Amino acid sequence: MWRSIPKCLINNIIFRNRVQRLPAGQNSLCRPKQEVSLQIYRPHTPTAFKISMPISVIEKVEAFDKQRCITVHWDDGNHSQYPYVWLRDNCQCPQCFLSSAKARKLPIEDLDVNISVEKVISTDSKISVVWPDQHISEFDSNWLKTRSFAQTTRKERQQKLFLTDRQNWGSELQIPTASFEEVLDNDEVAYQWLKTLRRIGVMLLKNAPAEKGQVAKLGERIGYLRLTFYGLTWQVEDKAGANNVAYTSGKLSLHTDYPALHRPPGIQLLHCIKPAEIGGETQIVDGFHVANQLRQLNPDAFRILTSIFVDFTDSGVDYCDFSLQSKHRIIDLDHNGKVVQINFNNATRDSIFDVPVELVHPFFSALKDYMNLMYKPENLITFKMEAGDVLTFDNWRILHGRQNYISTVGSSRHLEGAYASWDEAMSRLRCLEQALYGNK
Ligand SMILES: C[N+](C)(C)CCCC(=O)O
Ligand SMILES: O=C(O)CCC(=O)C(=O)O
Ligand SMILES: [Fe+2]
Ligand SMILES: [Zn+2]
Repeated sequence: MWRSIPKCLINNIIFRNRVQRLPAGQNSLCRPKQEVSLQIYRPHTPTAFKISMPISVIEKVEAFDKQRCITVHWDDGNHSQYPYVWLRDNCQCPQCFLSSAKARKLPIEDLDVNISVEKVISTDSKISVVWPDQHISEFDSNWLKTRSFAQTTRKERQQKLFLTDRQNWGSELQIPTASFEEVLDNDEVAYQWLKTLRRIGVMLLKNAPAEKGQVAKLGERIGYLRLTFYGLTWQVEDKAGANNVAYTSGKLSLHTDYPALHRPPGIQLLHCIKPAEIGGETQIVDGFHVANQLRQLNPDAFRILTSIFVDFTDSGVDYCDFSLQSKHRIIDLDHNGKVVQINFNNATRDSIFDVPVELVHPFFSALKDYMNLMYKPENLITFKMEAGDVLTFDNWRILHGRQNYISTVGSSRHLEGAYASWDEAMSRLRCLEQALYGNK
């Protein structure tokens, strides 16, 4: 949609660092030719902002050639800086931006990183930037405010985008539950499911039909499942000639699934179709919480587990034949030193260990300290899944295990499992939030 700027809205004109406040009634734009033909594209404004963003009112704008920045002064007394190059890069006009795809058309080759500004015109709800080649970019005030480069805004925005705030827990946790049916049928419940999965790391879905095909439905709810060499869904049973220790009746010590992949699955879904009569209890622990305990109690062990790369291996035949090799630090940190991923399955840790020999013993000692902390009663939850339970959890954070069970001919324990990815789950979460609440 094209429209010209209503004159009554033009309250400021800026010429190269000079702000000119126009007296009421005066509507002289400094380039008269431009004035008549000043057709400005109204940038695509996501519905989200239309619905619930408070209106950000612009008081005035200033352009600083030296810093190559435009400063927007808001009516609440705050101000925000926007670099020229960023503004040019994010021009929302149809030449520069494909609004149907919400994607940039402007190639980086065409971006002049040293671009200057000829003038800036502001109304209370938008700014228009005229570039030296007479190209005009218009930016909505709410759009600009959301994209503020201020540190606090950036932090809040990243937290909202990626839901990085986690809630630590120990054995006191009442595992959050929801109805399996409702997750499938009710958007609000589905939204709560994914939010809980992110914040707490685990949710138990109750009363699913005790037959195969249920984890596939959860996959559809998200979008799609993650295919691995064990198949799109897989059957956890006591199998003859098992190609994985999970497919026996033995105890599984606390582990994350599939560190043999360099990108282990973010989310695991485990549906109990038939519990064992005796044994087979599930154990779960908050791996982030325990890693942070280790950081405090045993900084040396923490340093070893966050720095040494451990080899993992997995080979065999299932979906097709496979021969995986990977390397992981047991505890992954982000650039701020925050724990963001645990990678550990003792079953698939390779006997090949690519470290200097003097690091071998310290590594095992550190690993043992971490595991001992996990098994402490205040950290570990043990419970038995019932038929129809679907345990869903963050496989980058939660370590899980099971007690051994007695395998009985004909009526044996049976779980069906599947993996999903965090990108897709977060995408579903954002879409649900948008549909339900218009993205506050
Ligand atoms: C359950 N299963 C066989 C699909 C994967 C087990 C996890 C692993 O080997 O790391
Ligand atoms: O059998 C269980 O309870 C858990 C199995 C497991 O850890 C897995 O399949 O990855
Ligand atoms: Fe597992
Ligand atoms: Zn443009």
